Amino acid sequence: MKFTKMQGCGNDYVYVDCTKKLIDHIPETARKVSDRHFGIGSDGLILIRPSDKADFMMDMYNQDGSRAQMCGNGIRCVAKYVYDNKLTQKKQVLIETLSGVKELDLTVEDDKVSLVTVNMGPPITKPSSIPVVSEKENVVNEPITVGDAVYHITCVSMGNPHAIVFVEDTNLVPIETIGPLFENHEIFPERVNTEFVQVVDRSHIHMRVWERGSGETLACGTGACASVIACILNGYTDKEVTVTLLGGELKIRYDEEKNIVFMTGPAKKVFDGEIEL
Ligand SMILES: N[C@@H](CCC[C@H](N)C(=O)O)C(=O)O
Repeated sequence: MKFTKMQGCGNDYVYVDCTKKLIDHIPETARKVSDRHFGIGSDGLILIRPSDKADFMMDMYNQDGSRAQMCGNGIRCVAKYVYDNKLTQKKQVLIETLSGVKELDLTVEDDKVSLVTVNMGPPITKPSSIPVVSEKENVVNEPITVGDAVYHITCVSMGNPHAIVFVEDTNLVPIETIGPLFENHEIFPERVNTEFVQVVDRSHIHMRVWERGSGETLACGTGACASVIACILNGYTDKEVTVTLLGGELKIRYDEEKNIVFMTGPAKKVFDGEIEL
């Protein structure tokens, strides 16, 4: 199988061009290629597929083979892949995902995409749509017992589910221990991505993430958007925020009038290759 390894803020995936032919055994292939010792090594697998409602479709799978609705860092790399490989000449590209069609604006330097802005659509806060089990209208700063401690969570969907926890210092979060407990907590029927957020000031936050199906990753685009919405709901930041992640920076802007979140960030190719499955 021919592939390209790409990364956005260190959130790395294996990308396969399936515009002409789809691959078989997709969840198993995702698990195989993601393995950092016996495979290529990645946070998951992203297939670029044809679409009848957009220019292309992004089909994304986590490291454990589970399929996700959306991937913020992944979709920027899909845009770079299709432009740099001349599958399109458009600098405004429409990409279908399992959470709807997204519009992307490409910044091109020396004929290659360097930066991408994505219209990530509206944030969703209705508990049943996230989904999170709750009697409340919104889950904002609500207590939850995880292991033997109580945390306060704010829940937001950006097409996929996120729980945001505000902390004093992201470096001190025992993420390997508590991440899986949040991910598999009974109040999240489809599991959850968990972001640990430290507010620096009204336009800057630090974030670490435990991703559903992939564990700790160096960045999460949908998670950065959900975190900024959580900051706004809790009154911690303004509507334009720089999110510092372990693998880089994303700029997030919430247009309140249109109720749309915009994400801007880099997309990079690491290498091309071929793997025997
Ligand atoms: N890293 C991604 C999100 C990938 C999917 C997520 N793990 C899920 O299962 O919802 C991003 O950049 O948004």
